Amino acid sequence: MSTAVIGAGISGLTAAFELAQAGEKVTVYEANHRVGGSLVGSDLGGYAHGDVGAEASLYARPETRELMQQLGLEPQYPSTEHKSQLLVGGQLMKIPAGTLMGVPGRHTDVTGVVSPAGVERLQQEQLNGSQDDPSVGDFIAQRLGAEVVDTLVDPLLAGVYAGSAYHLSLRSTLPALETAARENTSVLDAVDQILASRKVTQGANIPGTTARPVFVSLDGGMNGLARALYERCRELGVTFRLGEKVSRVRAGYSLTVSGPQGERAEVADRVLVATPAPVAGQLLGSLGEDLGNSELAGAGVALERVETADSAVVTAVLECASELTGSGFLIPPNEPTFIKASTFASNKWPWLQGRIPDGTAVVRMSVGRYRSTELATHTDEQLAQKSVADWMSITGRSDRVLHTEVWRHVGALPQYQPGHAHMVSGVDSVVKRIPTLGLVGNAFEGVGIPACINRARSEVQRLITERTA
Ligand SMILES: CC1=C(CCC(=O)O)c2cc3nc(cc4[nH]c(cc5[nH]c(cc1n2)c(C)c5CCC(=O)O)c(CCC(=O)O)c4C)C(CCC(=O)O)=C3C
Repeated sequence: MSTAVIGAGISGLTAAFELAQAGEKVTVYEANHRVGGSLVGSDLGGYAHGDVGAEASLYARPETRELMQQLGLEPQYPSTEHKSQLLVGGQLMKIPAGTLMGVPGRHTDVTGVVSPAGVERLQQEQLNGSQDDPSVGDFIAQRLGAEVVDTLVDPLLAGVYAGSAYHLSLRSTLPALETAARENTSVLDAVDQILASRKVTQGANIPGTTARPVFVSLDGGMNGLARALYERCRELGVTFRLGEKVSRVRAGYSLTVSGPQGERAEVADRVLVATPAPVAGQLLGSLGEDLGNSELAGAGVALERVETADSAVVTAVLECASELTGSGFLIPPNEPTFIKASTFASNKWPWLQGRIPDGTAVVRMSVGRYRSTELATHTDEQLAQKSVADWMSITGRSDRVLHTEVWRHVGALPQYQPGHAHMVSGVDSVVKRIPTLGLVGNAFEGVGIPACINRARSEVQRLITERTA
């Protein structure tokens, strides 16, 4: 039985790997001329091979670690010496420890970051009736005041979704607080309990240390995970068609593929869609129409409506006049800066520090979030130049720039808006009734790498089980 996988990001690569391991015949179509999607490597001007795309995966979830182990890749952990910061009123400060995605459990944990008036407001939590899937921003602002949202919750959420708290669903992005919304109970109490229970349940430690890492990566960067998957897939006989875009899927299945030689039709027994949600929506929509399956056509329309955020990462190699401290910073939307976040990659990752010359540093700066216009109005050169100037002014430094490069992540992060979970369960109930159609990616069960791996594995499992059933 042959499977066409459409899209070669982490989701499509994982799915192809799982299918090939089960002995299935697989062809992967990828519109770009490279595999990896958001996982992008670069030689950083010859200084070191590293990431210009996603640069870490969560450690707490097992999927990324398991896949690394399966592929024989050795995990790398962040430095425990450097901490993340937050820009408040033009000043960099430590991110308060006792919060859940910026939502505090106790007012004393955010004093100094939130103004005295803001602290007073959050002590007077206002219960506001039962709510069904509000936005995080609306819900927390009503309960604890808008300042907590603007200063803490919004930048931390943006550090995951490149989105705005006022457009992201509480159910999908902060499910631990959903009960407090539905049952109209205290958020402060809920956060306090969650954080207290976390302190007791200690997870696995980095070998030889007592700290539990937040992130995991690879020597050479997270892009190495995509490269290793690609190589293993090829060894297992998977065919890759790079630079070939699937524009339509018809019953049968017949795929309309456009590549350098023009348009042609290809056939497959199964189709697994692994593209960003809006593209998946077009493909499922056209298939639904062809099959006369109006529910599938409707699922396609729903997926086409998923909004995504564009952002760019500017990566710079600097010659440091003095020591750089910290692992990076996040910036609330109301701060008048050009960049929205920065990661001090060589401080965060000992493997990278060990590969660049003494006295240099690798720094990443993010530009653009949901609904922002900087990417459309600036060339790469302008993005790099303005970002570096802004970074120097925020940090008060004047390091010499040895190299910069810009990677644009167009439509990379889907926005889990209010109603998202409901939409996904509707789409899934339609797709999962078709035993030869799979749907994977970052729009369904989480945006991170572990969630993408998990979704890809479970969809492949369903397809294989349904064949033998
Ligand atoms: C797009 C994007 C930006 C740019 C943002 C923009 O400019 O808009 C960014 C920046 C940053 N993100 C940062 C910190 C964190 N990011 C996290 C988690 C995640 N980020 C993601 C993406 C992004 N990250 C994703 C897809 C996840 C979820 C992983 C999963 O769910 O599988 C978590 C774990 C949260 C948890 O505990 O769940 C932390 C602590 C810091 C601080 C400094 C540092 O330490 O580098 C910075 C500059």
